[in-house]
Amino acid sequence: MSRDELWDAPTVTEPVTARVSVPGSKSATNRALVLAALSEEPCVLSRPLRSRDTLLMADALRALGAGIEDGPDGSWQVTPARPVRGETSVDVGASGTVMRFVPTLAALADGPVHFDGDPRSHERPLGPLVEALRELGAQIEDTANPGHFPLTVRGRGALLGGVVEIDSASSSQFVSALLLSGARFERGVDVRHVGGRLPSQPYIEMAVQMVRAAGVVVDDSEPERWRVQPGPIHAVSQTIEPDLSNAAPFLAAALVAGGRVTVPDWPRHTTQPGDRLREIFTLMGARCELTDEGLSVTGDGTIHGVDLDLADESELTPTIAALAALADSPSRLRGIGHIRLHETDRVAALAKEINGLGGAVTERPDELLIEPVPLHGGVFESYEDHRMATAGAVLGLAVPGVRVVDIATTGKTLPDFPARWAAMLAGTDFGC
Ligand SMILES: O=C(O)C1=C[C@@H](OP(=O)(O)O)[C@@H](O)[C@H](O)C1
Ligand SMILES: C=C(OP(=O)(O)O)C(=O)O
Repeated sequence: MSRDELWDAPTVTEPVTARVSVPGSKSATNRALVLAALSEEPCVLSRPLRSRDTLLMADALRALGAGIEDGPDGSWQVTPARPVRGETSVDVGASGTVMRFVPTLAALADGPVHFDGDPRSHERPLGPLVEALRELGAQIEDTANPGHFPLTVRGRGALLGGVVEIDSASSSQFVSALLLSGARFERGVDVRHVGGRLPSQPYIEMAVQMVRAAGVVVDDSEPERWRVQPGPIHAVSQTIEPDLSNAAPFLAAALVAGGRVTVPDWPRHTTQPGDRLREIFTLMGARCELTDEGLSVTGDGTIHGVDLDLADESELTPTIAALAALADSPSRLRGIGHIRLHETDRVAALAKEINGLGGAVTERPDELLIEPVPLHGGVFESYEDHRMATAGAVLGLAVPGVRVVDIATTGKTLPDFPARWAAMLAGTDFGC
């Protein structure tokens, strides 16, 4: 479908019963790729996510000298970038992880690396990371658009590293970026967050755990300070967990339509913030059971309003907001100011688009107040934001005539969303 075509979101009249396999975690795939590119030996990543954000990451790392080959079973076989190569350019698209993780790695390259991406990449925050990298010894040219893309990292084959303070309130990915590459800096990195509230902290924990699994010593005993010792990174062959944030709209269907949706291979222990869906959907009135089969969410078509702080799981906001608009009582979603800096200003976009369907959503700097009222059909703009598009799909289950703009934008993190959605509604499993 072209960007201008409208996708008629299917409405349901019967309960949904489906098993929905969800592809690998974007965040784990892109961290594993970066660590593999910086490591000492080759490794195999099984069930990686193949979507726009991870394909951009793979292309970026190939440009910097890594080998990433398709295995026969859908795996990626990665050989490290030795050396990390410069004299190249990288397209970051609109991917936060590529935008933050790769320029940090490129500071180790043996020549200049030019970065550019979608128009949104020129706006999303990067300045604090650029400043931190400069303090750690990197040379970065960003005169065209200071603190943003496009920019050039003038790698000199090594980076001193050491102690640095960074304001990571606009994105946790600045800290994750420094943790992922830090062991390869001559002095490692000792990074302290200074500034406003640090969002999305489970993703920093994901970086810590994956870096440690690669044999690197990380001290995180002090709040908001991480010390990474210099040393080799050892590649870890691994199977990537399903993307729990991408599971959100599918599981939400069980609340809207009633019925039961199961996502197989839900991890028992995970750093992914999407695991909090079990608690959130329970508060909203569903039954959530984690068994050997996976996570099953059972609903009866009633949805309760919630008062939630979503700072740690803010990327779940679009799905929760869509459910809240269909609930039997008002909701308040707090701690979400920084999602104004995601693929689009999600606070403003959710208020505008739900209100465009007749909703009663009030936007505050850091929160959304959602009064459930009867909704009607209409065009739901997605702003090149995959999670806005899937929020439109969730609303469309209950509201006839919702037409989502640019449903293909879901390909940022989830291939074949319309076919997966249709398969779920038909009660069949699309597979990964
Ligand atoms: O590090 C990561 O993999 C991510 C961190 C979060 O970013 P922010 O801290 O910018 O919210 C999250 O929203 C994003 O989808 C993935
Ligand atoms: C904020 C998101 O992505 P990014 O990694 O581009 O920041 C997201 O996937 O919701």
